[in-house]
Amino acid sequence: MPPAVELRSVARRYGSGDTSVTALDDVSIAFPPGTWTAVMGPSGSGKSTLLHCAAGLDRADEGQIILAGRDITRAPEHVLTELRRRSLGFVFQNFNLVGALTAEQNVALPMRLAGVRLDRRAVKRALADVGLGDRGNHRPRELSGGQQQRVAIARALVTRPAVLFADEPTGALDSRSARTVLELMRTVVDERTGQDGAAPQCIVMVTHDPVAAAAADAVVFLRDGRLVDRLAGASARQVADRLATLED
Ligand SMILES: Nc1ncnc2c1ncn2[C@@H]1O[C@H](COP(=O)(O)OP(=O)(O)OP(=O)(O)O)[C@@H](O)[C@H]1O
Repeated sequence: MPPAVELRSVARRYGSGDTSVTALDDVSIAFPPGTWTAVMGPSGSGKSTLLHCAAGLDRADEGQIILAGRDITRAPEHVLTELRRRSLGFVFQNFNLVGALTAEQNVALPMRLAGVRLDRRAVKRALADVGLGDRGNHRPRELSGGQQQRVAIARALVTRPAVLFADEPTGALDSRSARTVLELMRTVVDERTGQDGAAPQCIVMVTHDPVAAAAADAVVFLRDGRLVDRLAGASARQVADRLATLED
C-alpha cells in the first residue's frame, strides 16, 4: 500500500541572507496507512514545519510532498484546500471548537464547510465512537477538557480522512484525560482500519510528551531540521532519554 503521506528530500527555509533559518533540511519520511507516528525534537527543531508541509499548509522550497497519492508540492491553493477538507483531519492542543455551537454542530462543521450534504447519522456515530454519544447537545464549556478533545477528534474523523494530523493533542490535558485520548487514537489506527472499505487511517502527531509519543507505533526525532533518529516500540522512558540527548 502506498504511503498516506510522504516527504521526499524536503527542505524549507524561512527568511533570506543572514537571517535565513533552515527549518527542514533534506527530510525524507513516509507515513504508511494504519500507522501512528510521533514527531519529537527540541524546540525549534522543525516539528511544526514538518506537520504543516505534510498537510499542505506550508510549501516546501525543495523536494516533494505526496499526499493521498497526489504530488501536492506545487498544487494551487484551491486544490490544497479541497484536499485538506476531504483527505485530512486536524486536532490541536487547544481543541479549537466553536464555543457557540453544540458538540454535534462542531462535528458537522467540516461537512458544512466542504459543502457536503450533512449526514446526521455520521455525526452521531462519530460522537458515539469517541464515547460522547450522550453529549451531542452540550456546548464546549459544558464539557471537560478531555471531552472537548474527544469532540475535536470526532470532528477530525467524521469525513474519514486518510491522515489525522495532531499537534500536541494531549498538551492541555491532565494525565487521565490524556490517556483516554491516546487510547482513542490507538483505536483509530487499529480497529477502524479498513472500515466501510476505506483505506486504513494514519496519524502523524507532534508532541513534547514522551508518554504520548510512546503510545504511537514509532517516534521520529528532529534536530536542527534534520531527521536524526527513529524508535519503534520504545517506552516513555526510552523516548525521554533519547529526547534529552538531543536537547543537550
Ligand atoms: N514563519 C516563520 N518565519 C520565520 N521562521 C520560522 C517560521 N516558522 C518557523 N520558523 C523557524 O523555523 C525553525 C523551526 O520551527 P518549528 O516551529 O517548525 O519548530 P518546532 O520544533 O515545532 O518548535 P516548538 O517545539 O518550539 O514548537 C525555528 O527556528 C523557527 O524559528
